[in-house]
Amino acid sequence: MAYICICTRFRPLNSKVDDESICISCSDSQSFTLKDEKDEQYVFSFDKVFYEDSEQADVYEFLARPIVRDAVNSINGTIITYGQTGAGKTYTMEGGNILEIDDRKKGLLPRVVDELFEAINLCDDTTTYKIKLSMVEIYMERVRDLFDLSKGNIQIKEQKGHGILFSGVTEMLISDGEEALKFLSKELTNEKRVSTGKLVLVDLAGSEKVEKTGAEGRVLEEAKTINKSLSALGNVINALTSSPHGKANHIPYRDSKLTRILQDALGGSSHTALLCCCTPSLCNSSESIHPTLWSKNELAAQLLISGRAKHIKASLHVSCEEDMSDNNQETSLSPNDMKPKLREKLDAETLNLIEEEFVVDGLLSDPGLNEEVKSNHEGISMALETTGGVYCTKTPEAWKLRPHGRKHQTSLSRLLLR
Ligand SMILES: Nc1ncnc2c1ncn2[C@@H]1O[C@H](COP(=O)(O)OP(=O)(O)OP(=O)(O)O)[C@@H](O)[C@H]1O
Repeated sequence: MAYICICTRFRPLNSKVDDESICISCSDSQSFTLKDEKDEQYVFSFDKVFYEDSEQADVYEFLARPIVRDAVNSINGTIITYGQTGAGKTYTMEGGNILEIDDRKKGLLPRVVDELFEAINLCDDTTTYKIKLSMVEIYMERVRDLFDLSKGNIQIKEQKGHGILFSGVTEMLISDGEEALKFLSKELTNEKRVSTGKLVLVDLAGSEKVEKTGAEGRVLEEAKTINKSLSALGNVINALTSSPHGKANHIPYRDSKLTRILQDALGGSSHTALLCCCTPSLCNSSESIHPTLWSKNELAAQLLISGRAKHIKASLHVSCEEDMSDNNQETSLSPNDMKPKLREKLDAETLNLIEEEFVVDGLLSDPGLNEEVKSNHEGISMALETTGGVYCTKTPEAWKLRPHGRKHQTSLSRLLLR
C-alpha cells in the first residue's frame, strides 16, 4: 500500500515581503499553533514540522532519504512541495539554485541526485544501473518538454512493465551526480530481469486564493487551471487512501495531467512525501489556515486526512499486537475492548480533550454532541471506516460552532496509540 508522509516547513520571515508579526509558535516537532488576524488559535499536527531555523539537510533526512533508498530498490517515490507563492517550495526543492555549491543551502534535488549515485556506487558488479533524466512542465494542462521546448504537447502513455511514460520526451542518460529529476532503472543481469524505480520530484505552483491575487485574463485562467490540478491531486490521494488496501473502484487519475503523470508514483507500493511550505507571517495567516492551502479547495485537508488515517492505522496495529501478545491473538479488538486500553495509553489531559472536544470514531463518543457538528465529521468517519483507525478532527464548520473565546483545537489532529 502507498505510504504517505506529510510535513510542513516555515521559511524565515522576510522583511521585504512579510509584516513583522509572526503568527506561528512551536508546539513540538510534530505540531504548531497558528494565530490568525482575529487572534484565534489553531493547532496543526503533521508527521514533522520544520521551523524557520531548520536546515535543508534536516528536511532531506526526514522526508527524502527513505524515498531515495526505496527508489534504488525499485519502489516508486514522489516528493511534492506545495504552498502559497513565495513560501519556500523552490528553495526547499533546489536550494539557492540548482547547482548550489554551498552545502548548507543545497535543496532536495541535488541531495537526491548525490545519494542515488552513492547508492549505485555501493552496489555489487552484477547490477547495472541506467539513470535517465527528463524534465517537464505542466502548463495549462499541456506537458512541455523542458529539454526541448519544440515538444510543447507531450502525450502521457501507459506501457506494460514501465507504467506511465511521456511519449517522445527527451531523456538524458546521466552518469554523474549533477542533474535534476531522475528516472532510475535497475537491471538484475544475473536474473535477466529488469525492474524500474521511478522517482518524481514535484515543485507545485503557488496555491493561494485567486481572489487575493486579483488575477485577471490569462493569469486568472492559469490560476484556475492550477487550482483544478491541486484539487485533482487531493481527490486522487483521498481515493487511494480511503479504500481498503488502496484498491478503490475508481481513482480519478485522468482528471488532470498532474495526477496522470503521478499515477504510478502515487498508487501501488509507492512512497510519497508532501511538504507544505508556509510563511510565518501574520499577513499570510489566512493562506496558512484554510483558504486554498488547507481546506477550502480541500487539497491539503484531503491529503492530511489521508496521511493521518494511514499513520493511525499503523500505530493502532502495533498497539494491538503489543496488547494481545500475551494470549497470542490477532488484532481484532472490539471498541469495548479498546476503550480501557486506549485510556491507559493516553494522558489525562489528552483524554479530557478527546471526550470534551471530539468524536473518536467507534471508540469514544460524546453523547451530547450537536447533530450539526456530527454531520461535519461524516467525511472523516467514512475514511476511518476503511482504515479501522482512530482519528479526531474538527472541520472549519465545526470550529464555527465552538463557544467563542476558547482555544480551537485544530482542523486535523491525531491520536498516537503507541
Ligand atoms: N528555508 C528558507 N531559508 C532561507 N530562505 C528561504 C527559505 N525558504 C524560502 N526562502 C527564500 O524565500 C524566497 C521565496 O522562496 P521560493 O522562491 O522558494 O518560494 P516558492 O514557494 O517556490 O514561490 P513560487 O510559488 O513563486 O515558486 C526566496 O528568496 C528564497 O530564497
